[in-house]
Amino acid sequence: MTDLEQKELMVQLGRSFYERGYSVGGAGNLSVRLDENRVLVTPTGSSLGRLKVERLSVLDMDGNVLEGDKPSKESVFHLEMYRKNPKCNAIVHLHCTYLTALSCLQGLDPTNAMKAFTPYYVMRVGKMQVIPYYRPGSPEIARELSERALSGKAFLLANHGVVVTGADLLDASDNTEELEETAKLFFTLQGQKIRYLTDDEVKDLENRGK
Ligand SMILES: O=C(CO)COP(=O)(O)O
Ligand SMILES: [Zn+2]
Repeated sequence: MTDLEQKELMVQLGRSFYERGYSVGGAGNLSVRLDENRVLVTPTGSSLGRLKVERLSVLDMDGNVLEGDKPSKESVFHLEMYRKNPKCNAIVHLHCTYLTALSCLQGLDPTNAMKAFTPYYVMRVGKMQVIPYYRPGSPEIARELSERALSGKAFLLANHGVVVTGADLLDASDNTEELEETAKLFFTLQGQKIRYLTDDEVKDLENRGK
């Protein structure tokens, strides 16, 4: 894809997230790897519903701004994950309602915030590690995500939101939607006896991919 096509796709996905209530106000940020030296990121403070192609930020791998507006304050963690994991080509960070609600619960398993009860959760992300709470934009988030960048695709930021990676922007977006839907089901099922997938069922799905 050309730079322009990536920028247009980012604007389109941002608007789609916004229109469906996945993002509100200026929360959340998106990024995609343009090539081995450059990353496209949403500008800081921007509503995902009103992104403009010409204002999107292009950064080099050291965080220098090559084009566009001042980048997201979370671009430090986005760059860190791209540096660490060559298979990570796009990142979605949202404060979507159900995943953020989950991130506020006490006693989450730090190795996996949601035990699998549907196959697509396993096929798309597998598990969701929990990063302890830090102030948004703080370097500790980047350090914690860097340490885990090779061991998962989705991460819950405690009391904050979610970080989801993918092979490209569409893949990262689809992973995020699947995850938010799973969290919605998790809360819908509160008070009911859930039949979780068995270890064998999970293994069978992991071996098949999506
Ligand atoms: O979600 C956010 C911080 O965690 C939004 O920050 P930015 O507007 O700087 O991208
Ligand atoms: Zn955030």
